[in-house]
Amino acid sequence: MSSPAGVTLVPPRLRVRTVVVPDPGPLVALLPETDALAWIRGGDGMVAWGEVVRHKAASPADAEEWWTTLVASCDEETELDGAVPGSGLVAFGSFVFDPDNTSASSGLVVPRTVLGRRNGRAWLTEIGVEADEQRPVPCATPVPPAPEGVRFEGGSLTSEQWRAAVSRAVGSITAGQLDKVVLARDLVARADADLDPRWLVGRLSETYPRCWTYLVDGIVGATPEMLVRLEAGLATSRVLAGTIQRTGDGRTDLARADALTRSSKDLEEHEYAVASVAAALEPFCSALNVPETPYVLELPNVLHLASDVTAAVAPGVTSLSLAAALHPSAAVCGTPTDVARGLIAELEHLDRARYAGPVGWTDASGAGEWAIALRCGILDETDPRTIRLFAGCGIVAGSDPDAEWAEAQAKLAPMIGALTTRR
Ligand SMILES: C=C(O[C@@H]1C=C(C(=O)O)C=C[C@H]1O)C(=O)O
Repeated sequence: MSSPAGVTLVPPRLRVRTVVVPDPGPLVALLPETDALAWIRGGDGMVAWGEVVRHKAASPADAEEWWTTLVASCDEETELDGAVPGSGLVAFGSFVFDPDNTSASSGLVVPRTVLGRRNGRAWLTEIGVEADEQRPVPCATPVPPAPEGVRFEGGSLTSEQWRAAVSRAVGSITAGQLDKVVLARDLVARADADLDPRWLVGRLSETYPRCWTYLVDGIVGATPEMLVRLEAGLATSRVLAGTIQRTGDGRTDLARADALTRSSKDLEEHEYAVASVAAALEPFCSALNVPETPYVLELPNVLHLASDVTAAVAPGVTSLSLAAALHPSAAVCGTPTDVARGLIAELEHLDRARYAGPVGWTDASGAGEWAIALRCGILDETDPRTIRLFAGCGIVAGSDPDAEWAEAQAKLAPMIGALTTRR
């Protein structure tokens, strides 16, 4: 992101035009080679490209301020009747996990062209258009090449070092310093030629249709965890914590799902995550619904304990302000937050950058979706043949280092699969 952190450039006055379009078919097929942005779930979502303006943000709260000013000076025309979240002026964004422990930066980008589809309605938004400008209608691009010769190199810590870090975290927990901490590890993948993120978006969105597949400024992944989605005054947060790997055998997986719902270690881990989300949402809402017991979310690689927390929020509250309040939840940081953040910085030996930070979009009304950037990789800006993958696990008193290593490996599977599948 190009301007210094926290610097608020005076936003330009933008003309925004939205038209209704026929069903565009698979959204991924429309992504161009450069400046592509994507947000896809179950085939619906948005693909976008070009760049009208961007803001390098110090935090989601700072991004919110800049966005509000931009929205206030924008001329919008739309053919859509009724509010369709994501149509019209939209910004995609991605934020670092911990601004105090990273060399990476956060920001919002406003694309030139957005193609969206939701519940059978498709639209095309053009941003920054002159009154009489006609842009070419987007059409399918050639299928991007599969990565060649991908090999995996070690991450920041060896497996022994990472397991030792987990043991130290368990020690701090049993010593009473904190209740839960999430420790992540990384894995570097290198291909023979530049990686095309469109290939990864295609594979991830096809294999993980229940997840949110995203591509924003070189971070690409398919996350199952929604930090906050805000639409028509209703906020929803999908909280995940407590995980078990799938085996591929239906009966065994059913037994594993059952065991997960009774595992006191996983239920405890889950409880911390739900409590942190409920506490962060509370000040913004008039009604809050926190499910008493989690359900099991089934993904192709893992089973998660999941809770969908919902809240009716006060008028004027935006998705970015909620994301600012919710991040970092105990699903990716720990409890208490500050102690966990400190322990992460001490034990991980890893720059998480935008992994585990909010990723998503906001529209001009403040509606939006901010997921947690999990099951992802960050393309190396200086060497596009290289991508760094990340995965982490919640550590509580009952955690076992070997089991946590295996769990993190299972969470790396979506990206490893996307990098190594030939079609
Ligand atoms: C930290 C990650 O996942 C988080 C940790 C989980 C757990 O420890 O059970 C489950 C889902 C996520 O909240 C990750 O995928 O990298």
